[in-house]
Amino acid sequence: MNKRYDVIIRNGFLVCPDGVKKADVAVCDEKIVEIATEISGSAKTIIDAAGKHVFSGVTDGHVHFNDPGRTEWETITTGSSALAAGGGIAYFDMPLNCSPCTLDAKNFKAKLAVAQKDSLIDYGFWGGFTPKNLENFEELAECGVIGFKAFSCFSGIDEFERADDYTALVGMEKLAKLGLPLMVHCENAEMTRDLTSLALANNKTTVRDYFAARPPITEIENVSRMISFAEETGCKLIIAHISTAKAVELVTQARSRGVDVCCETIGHYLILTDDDVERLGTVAKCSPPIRDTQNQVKMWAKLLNDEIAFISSDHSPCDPKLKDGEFLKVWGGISACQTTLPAMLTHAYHARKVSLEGIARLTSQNVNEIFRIQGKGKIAVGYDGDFALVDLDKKFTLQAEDLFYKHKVSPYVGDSFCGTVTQTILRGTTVFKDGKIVSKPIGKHLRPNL
Ligand SMILES: NC(=O)N[C@H]1NC(=O)NC1=O
Ligand SMILES: [Zn+2]
Ligand SMILES: [Zn+2]
Repeated sequence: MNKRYDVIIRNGFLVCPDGVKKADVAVCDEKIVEIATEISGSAKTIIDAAGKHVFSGVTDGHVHFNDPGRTEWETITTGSSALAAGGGIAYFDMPLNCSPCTLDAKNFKAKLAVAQKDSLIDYGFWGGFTPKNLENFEELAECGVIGFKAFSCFSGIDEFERADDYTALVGMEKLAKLGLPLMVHCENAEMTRDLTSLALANNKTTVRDYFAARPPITEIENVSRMISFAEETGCKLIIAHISTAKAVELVTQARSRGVDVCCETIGHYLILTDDDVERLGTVAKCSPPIRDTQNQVKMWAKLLNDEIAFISSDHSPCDPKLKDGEFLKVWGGISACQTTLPAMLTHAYHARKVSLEGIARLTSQNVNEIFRIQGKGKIAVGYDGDFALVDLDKKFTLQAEDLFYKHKVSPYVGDSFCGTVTQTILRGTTVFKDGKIVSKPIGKHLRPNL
């Protein structure tokens, strides 16, 4: 019997959960149906992946695509295209900086309508967790949010209020019942607010003044506070973009006594240092700020020791005009969703010998498992036919014009990478190939399987 498939990818090195295998993989009706050393039979599409490594594609758990409402910063079209160009097959969009923020079912549906029309790749949505919408958590859960997002400090967006301790506690009790996780941007509100006001009052607005206004203790204190609330309520807690090794240690200690907490970090905390930010300027401003080399060395050790659950981009772009000014005053947020996988191949695989399956776990498998997205996140029979084809040894220097972002800015422009994404395939359909977006928007909404 000559079997007929939709797609066969031949001769690639498949990055599977249990290691790298030279094998063929076949897709029918959007799902992986066979993995074998040599698949006989024919297919509508045959892809020769000789010399390439085949990943399950990036699921970016943390992006701000700003659509609808702040489309002059980024859009679902440009953001999802950029992700696809970096090997992305799915993302979870934050409840801010779109406008209106995703604080109720009505606004969720408005964003869903844009994504259904425009998203090149699959998507899930975070619901907002603020003092103003505690009553809406149930309706957001029914809409299918993958989790909720709170800020302990000022979020940068007036209409997305920070969660005070009362809100954090009561909201976590609700989420524990709903069975959905809370991700918190952990920086102590009073410390960051008062240190920032004092700096401004004294006209101290340089990059170093900014670092001094958000020292490591602001994160460490708030991580410890949020862990106490999670321990008390039983709410599943995810620390957003953790930046200090000491805070990671707190998460690890809490996990070892049974608290359901884990942490995400972002490429820039592993790749850039405070000195780089000083050199690069406001393009590399984010909060929490990028820390010193000593901390970064410890962060890598934590990563290698499996103490960090996943790596996202926290892609948080803005109109470039908002980056023009004194460091302390300009928008905090870095554009990075296109480069996560090449950056990890360069800095984790080539430079530090992190295994390829380890990189696949950090950028795909763990994210889908934590958020209970069924059928995504690994190359295995029954899973979606999602793939990123990568030439591991192909170097490139990032040029602004390579970026698919609305605004062609990134702290990594001019940097060299080793590891090039040559093709991205979503449920059997090629969406990106050789530098170009080649499909219409075909993204589907992902809901958690509760
Ligand atoms: N509102 C928003 O996107 N904030 C993000 N930017 C940043 O640098 N850190 C964040 O949490
Ligand atoms: Zn944040
Ligand atoms: Zn963010």
